[in-house]
Amino acid sequence: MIAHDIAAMLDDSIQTVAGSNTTNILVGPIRLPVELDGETVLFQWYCWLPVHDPAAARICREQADTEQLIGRLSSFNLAEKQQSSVLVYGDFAGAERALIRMHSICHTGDIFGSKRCDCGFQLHESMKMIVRHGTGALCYLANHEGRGIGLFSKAMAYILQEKGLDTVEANLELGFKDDARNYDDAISILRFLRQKPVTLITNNPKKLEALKASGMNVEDRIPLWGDISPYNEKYLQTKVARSGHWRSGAGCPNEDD
Ligand SMILES: Nc1nc2c(ncn2[C@@H]2O[C@H](COP(=O)(O)OP(=O)(O)OP(=O)(O)O)[C@@H](O)[C@H]2O)c(=O)[nH]1
Repeated sequence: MIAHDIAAMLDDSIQTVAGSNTTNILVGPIRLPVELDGETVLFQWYCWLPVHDPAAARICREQADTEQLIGRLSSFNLAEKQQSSVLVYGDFAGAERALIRMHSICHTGDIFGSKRCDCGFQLHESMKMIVRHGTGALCYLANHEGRGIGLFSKAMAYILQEKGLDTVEANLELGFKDDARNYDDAISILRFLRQKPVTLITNNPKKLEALKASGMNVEDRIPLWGDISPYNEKYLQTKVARSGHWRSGAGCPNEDD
């Protein structure tokens, strides 16, 4: 258990958000000053914890007592599990127009700046787009590594790609789906934070379909291509030729190259 006065400090910042199949415990907003293009930009940051077990989810919903919830968390070794989060900019609940990005984690591209993909570029560019627009949210989806196959499997997929397989073939030959990502929890959080329409930053039709299928009010889509180099050319061409990513927008790769 934790002390009553400590729980009281967190009480206003913790809530439960019902999802389609889970309950999510949401913490935030937390002020997050971020270095972006030589300036410090203030985002509001939230993190969520999905509770998949139906009985535990019901307890969270029905007895959403902060003291009890937090008191149990230290026994769960949460560092061993991935938790996703969302960076919010501006008046996300109230503004008429807002941009959103569902960004799938890429340890190599986002953290190390690997040029084998365009993930690091897309992460930073979409944050800048949201700030330039004035309002928006970027979900950083931590259970999406390697399009949902995990980091270790992505490492094996990279080895197969060096032997000539493309991104899709490598995932399939390792016994995975080409794309195993699920957006449900992130959509629940976004819908909790904003009911008004959103514009999605993506080249991926499956992301748009997932949002629309959930009933989310998506009014538009903005493409985001760029940072093409000899290191990621084949990866980007494969996205268009095999994964069905839209071939439109500035910087889009030519699949015939
Ligand atoms: N399996 C696999 N995953 C990769 C590879 N390179 C990057 N990724 C992962 O791919 C995910 C990003 O997916 P992409 O298909 O590049 O782009 P997207 O998110 O579907 O579409 P956009 O919204 O347009 O960015 C991240 O989770 C990366 O970790 C790779 O070579 N193999």
